[in-house]
Amino acid sequence: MSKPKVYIDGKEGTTGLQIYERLGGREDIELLLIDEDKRKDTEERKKFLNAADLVFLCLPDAAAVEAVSLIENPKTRIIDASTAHRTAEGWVYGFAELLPGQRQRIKFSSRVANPGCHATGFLSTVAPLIELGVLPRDYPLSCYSLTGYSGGGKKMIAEYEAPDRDPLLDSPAPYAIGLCHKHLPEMRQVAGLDFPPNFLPVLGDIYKGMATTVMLQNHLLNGTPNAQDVHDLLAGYYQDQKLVQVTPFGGAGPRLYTSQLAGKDSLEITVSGTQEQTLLTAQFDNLGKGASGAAVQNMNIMMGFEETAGLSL
Ligand SMILES: NC(=O)C1=CN([C@@H]2O[C@H](COP(=O)(O)OP(=O)(O)OC[C@H]3O[C@@H](n4cnc5c(N)ncnc54)[C@H](OP(=O)(O)O)[C@@H]3O)[C@@H](O)[C@H]2O)C=CC1
Ligand SMILES: CC(=O)N[C@@H](CCC(=O)OP(=O)(O)O)C(=O)O
Repeated sequence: MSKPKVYIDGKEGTTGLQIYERLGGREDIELLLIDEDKRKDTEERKKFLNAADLVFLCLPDAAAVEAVSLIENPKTRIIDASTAHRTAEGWVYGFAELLPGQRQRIKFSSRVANPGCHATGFLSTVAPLIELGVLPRDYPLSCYSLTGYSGGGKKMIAEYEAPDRDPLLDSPAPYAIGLCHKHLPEMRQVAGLDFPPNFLPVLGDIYKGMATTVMLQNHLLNGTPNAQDVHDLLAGYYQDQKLVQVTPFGGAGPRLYTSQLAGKDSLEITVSGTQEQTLLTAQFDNLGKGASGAAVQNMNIMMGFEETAGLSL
């Protein structure tokens, strides 16, 4: 039997390279490789996009939309890493562990939108609590999310790694301070919230890693659970998942390091707090469960491979 053909459009970018690294040693797929000098040639890309059984789009939004329009082969399945299709009709949100039936929807879809990195952290704690009926849909949520600079792609990496860089880059920097970050639509839609959260991303002087935190007032939750109750609910929700884990109540140590899960494709949730208040933090790698690791996980599900093949737990 012939192996499924896979093409990475945008393979020379941050996300594309990381997918390539995860697929490089695989013998169960055939990777289609475009000539370096033709990687932005529309006609040549069109040939590859239509020759593949599955394509990863690791491109800026506009180029991802264009790539989809170039695909005429009805058998070509797509995993889009960009923001372009995450709330679009006809696309399945590529976060298998998040909601009942999501893994099956991904398995049978030909159009999968890979989640945004901050949205991954936010949704991993908020969506299950809404699904379980504990968090009201109209809860006034706030979230802050610490991220490594590779989340900004090649341009931001170059800025942070320039020998003569601005000394201000040494210090953590909140951004998207207009409160209109591009992940808000998927955060709201996928969680099923009535209102978008207040969301503040914070850029740090580390290459990769994320820690996304939501804080809850327990008296506003249905059934007024305490922090330990919220922990137990989330631990039960994710108990059979290999790539999403909930640590023992209160976490493994006194600090939550942004780069704790850097280099891994899994995500870890820590729940702590008191009778009155709950702290929820998701730690993961923006290039792992926040992008390329999640994309490869989705490919594995879509093609019927072992879900964690090629991934680092
Ligand atoms: N970095 C991250 O942590 C995450 C990124 N994403 C998303 O993934 C996508 C890619 O991001 P990222 O890898 O960071 O970005 P990069 O800028 O690192 O890479 C984008 C790549 O796309 C190439 N490219 C641009 N336009 C075209 C085109 N028309 N045809 C073919 N190739 C093109 C670029 O070429 P060149 O090398 O010449 O610039 C570059 O290699 C984006 O939509 C981003 O939002 C999603 C989750 C996390
Ligand atoms: C540090 C940084 O700039 N991060 C990016 C998000 C990276 C990501 O999740 O990718 P998408 O662009 O596909 O949503 C940002 O906040 O815009």
